[in-house]
Amino acid sequence: GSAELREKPRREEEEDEEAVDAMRVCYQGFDPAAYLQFNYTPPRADFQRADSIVPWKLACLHRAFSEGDMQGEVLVDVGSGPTLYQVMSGCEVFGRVVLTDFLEVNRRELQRWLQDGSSSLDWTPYLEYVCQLEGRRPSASSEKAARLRSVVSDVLPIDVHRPCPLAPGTIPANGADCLVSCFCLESVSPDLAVLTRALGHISSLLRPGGHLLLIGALGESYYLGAAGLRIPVVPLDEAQVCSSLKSSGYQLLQLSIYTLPAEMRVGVDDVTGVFFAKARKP
Ligand SMILES: C[S@@+](CC[C@H](N)C(=O)[O-])C[C@H]1O[C@@H](n2cnc3c(N)ncnc32)[C@H](O)[C@@H]1O
Ligand SMILES: O=S(=O)(c1ccc2c(c1)CN[C@@H](CF)C2)N1CCSCC1
Repeated sequence: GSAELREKPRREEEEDEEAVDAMRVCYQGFDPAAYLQFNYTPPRADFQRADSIVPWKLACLHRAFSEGDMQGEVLVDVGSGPTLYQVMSGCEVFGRVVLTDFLEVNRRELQRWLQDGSSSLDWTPYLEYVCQLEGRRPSASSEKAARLRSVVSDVLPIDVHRPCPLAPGTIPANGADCLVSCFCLESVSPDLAVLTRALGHISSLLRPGGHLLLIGALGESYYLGAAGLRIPVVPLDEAQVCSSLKSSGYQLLQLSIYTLPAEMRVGVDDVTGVFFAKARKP
């Protein structure tokens, strides 16, 4: 109704901007190596445990990219951080992958792996697991690494709080064919309203008919972005994820929820679950 359309009073907009600036300051202390250690090594990344979060998430991504409804050339990963698992399935489907992050320290970590394979974390177990999901021998992981290096065309700066999160001219004018974004929006927004606004901003990067794969934390209020650096997170529940996507104009195609077993609650955050959403921009 007209009430929603009325401009927010100056005060609220100013408050949003101050809170968004505070989040940007928070991220100046982010430590990629610590982040990878906290989240991407056992017990959270335990390929031997069937109920570990890794198999679940990689299987969600594999399935989403192999349902045959994804056409196109360009896949953009929003808020890549220092991680690559989120594009290990998509890189087989799209001819051009664009990685993005707000911090130069993360972009540098990705560029290091792309250039000479060195990284704070050995991604081989992830590459091998995704190869198995694709019915390939685990030793095809070096082929997959080569494929990934060949399709990643850029590692770009991004800010989801800007109406145009990427610099103009970096991706095709009518938008990417697919967006993937993992643990970004809820971890960089001061509240749900700003998160939903950011979701609208990244939607402008996606062509009509394109797909969004959104992965995120449920019930999380903070995480350690470095030793001793608590970064505030918007605690989400399933209903809020659905309403944020709906109010941003997406058609929700699929929503899967993973509840973290107690032993994976290791003190680096207070996350209770993870959601996987596949949505389409009409
Ligand atoms: C929790 S990490 C997620 C990293 C990775 N996608 C993953 O799945 O683990 C959040 C990422 O968002 C980035 N970030 C912080 N502020 C941002 C902003 N305003 N716009 C886009 N990304 C931002 C951080 O640098 C960080 O890499
Ligand atoms: O789902 S995870 O356990 C995971 C992975 C990343 C994060 C969290 C959880 C929760 N805190 C987030 C802060 F933004 C970051 N996971 C770690 C192993 S590989 C697949 C993803």
